[in-house]
Amino acid sequence: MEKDASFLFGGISFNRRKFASDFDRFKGKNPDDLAEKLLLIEKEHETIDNSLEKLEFIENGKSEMEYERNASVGKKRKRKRKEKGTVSDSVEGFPVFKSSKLKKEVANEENDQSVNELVEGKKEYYRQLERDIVFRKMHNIHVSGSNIPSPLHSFEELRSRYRCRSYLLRNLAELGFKEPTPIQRQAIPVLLSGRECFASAPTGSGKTFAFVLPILMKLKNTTKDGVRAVILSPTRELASQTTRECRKLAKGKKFYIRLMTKQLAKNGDFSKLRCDVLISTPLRLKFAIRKGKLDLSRVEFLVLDESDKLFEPGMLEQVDFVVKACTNPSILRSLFSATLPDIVEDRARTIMHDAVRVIIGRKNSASETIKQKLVYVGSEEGKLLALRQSFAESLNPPVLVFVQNKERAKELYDELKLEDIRPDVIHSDLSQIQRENAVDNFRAGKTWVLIATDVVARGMDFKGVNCVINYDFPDSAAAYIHRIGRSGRAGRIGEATTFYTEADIPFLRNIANVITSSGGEVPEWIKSLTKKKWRKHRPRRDTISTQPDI
Ligand SMILES: Nc1ncnc2c1ncn2[C@@H]1O[C@H](COP(=O)(O)OP(=O)(O)OP(=O)(O)O)[C@@H](O)[C@H]1O
Repeated sequence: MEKDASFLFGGISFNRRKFASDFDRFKGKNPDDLAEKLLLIEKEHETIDNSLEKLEFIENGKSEMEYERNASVGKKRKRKRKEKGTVSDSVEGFPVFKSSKLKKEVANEENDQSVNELVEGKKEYYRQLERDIVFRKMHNIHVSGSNIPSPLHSFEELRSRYRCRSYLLRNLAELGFKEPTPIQRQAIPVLLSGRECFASAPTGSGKTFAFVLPILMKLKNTTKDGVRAVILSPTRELASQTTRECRKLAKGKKFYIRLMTKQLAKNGDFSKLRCDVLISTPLRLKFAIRKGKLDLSRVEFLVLDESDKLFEPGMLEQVDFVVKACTNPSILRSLFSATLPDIVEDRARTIMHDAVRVIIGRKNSASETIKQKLVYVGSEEGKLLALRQSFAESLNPPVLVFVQNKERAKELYDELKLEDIRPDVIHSDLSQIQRENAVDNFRAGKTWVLIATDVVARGMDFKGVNCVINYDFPDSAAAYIHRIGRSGRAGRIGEATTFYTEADIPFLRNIANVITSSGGEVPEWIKSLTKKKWRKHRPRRDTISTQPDI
């Protein structure tokens, strides 16, 4: 059969990029066999691509019919362009099929076995892609980017696929982790494959180990090379918690994992101090870099945890300073948060290379294990009554009560300190040691009700918080998601009650959207409120006090 190989490909869009790596191997094969086989694979591939496209379409809230319409318009357009000659020949630029000289060479060299291997390899590749799609769908994992590594089916797979050391698997087992959470299933292979990553997954879904585990795996052993991994957290409490988690996972292995304390930032000489992983708030890190005793030029991993918070105006400048100080050209950067606004993604894209985007569930939504409730309290006075009544009816500690600022935290604490509810308070006016004590006592169950500002709204993992009360309405939908996310963690059930007054009504709709998108119910009248463009909602509120004004 003497056919021109390029004729065989007429009308078929051959995806050169996908086959680029194998191109050299095609030389010297029987062109007819090769062409037919590739044609088959390409068709299979097209089917997979179409299914993927359809899936994405439907996930974006569009109907199947809309997809079909869109696809047929696309095809018509393509046909027209082809008739006009504006569509390139399907194999244009493939000299192996175009040049008769090369064709001769191809025809001369026969190696059917390797052609078959190649074909089988490609088929298996697409079968794997299909399996990955199904598996991701099962775990609500959405990805975008090129060549995304397969998700993890188990922690054990880390050993076979990435030669994970036994101590890490042992530590995971000791922590009681039976299988990876969805974010861990996808973000860990992405980072281990040397890809940058921005990831969003609900509160309490195991994001911390999704970046700590690959860091420890990649660092392998401690060295005297200086800091090799930096994790930035927006608050000291979270930095301290992440340090502890990191040490737990590294147990049994000699790594130098350090928390940047005030003392260390002031007096630490990192040229003499061993440090593999450094965890810090941006401000302290910037201060230490400025002192000239901390060199970040060998940092291989930079994690921006709670990245949307780190990108807010107050911190952005310090984060930028740290990012610039990490000058290693092969650095891997990753961003994690439960809320990832588009603007943060856009900004992240400008600094990241070929990053993979991993979203678990719906972006910017609350954990579905939290039962959410909105309670109208009329006025500021009504709040205190409602809170006392709620405690009287059923106090199910530990309970976290969020207020708008430190002044109000102090006021509410003064009101409640003598009551039989073991209250405590945490805000930024307390000393470091007082803040640590407040967190530790709440964790240990010594205090039952912790009155807090947003300093503990993000990332803090107080196991078993049964209820979060938003005494003051949160200042943004993101703040709401993070605050209530202190309960209902790691698959547990939690409760969240949000008080609202007349002043908060214009902002109710935004919270209602979060509630409905995580499966909760809100009254119709709230849903019909007009959506408000929400900056920061921090109204001036009356003092919290039951003492009569003198
Ligand atoms: N694979 C796992 N199996 C069971 N529990 C896990 C697993 N991974 C992490 N956890 C536990 O889940 C809890 C929440 O994890 P983590 O604090 O990392 O959540 P997060 O997603 O970072 O939340 P946030 O958005 O609030 O910061 C922790 O107590 C952690 O120990």
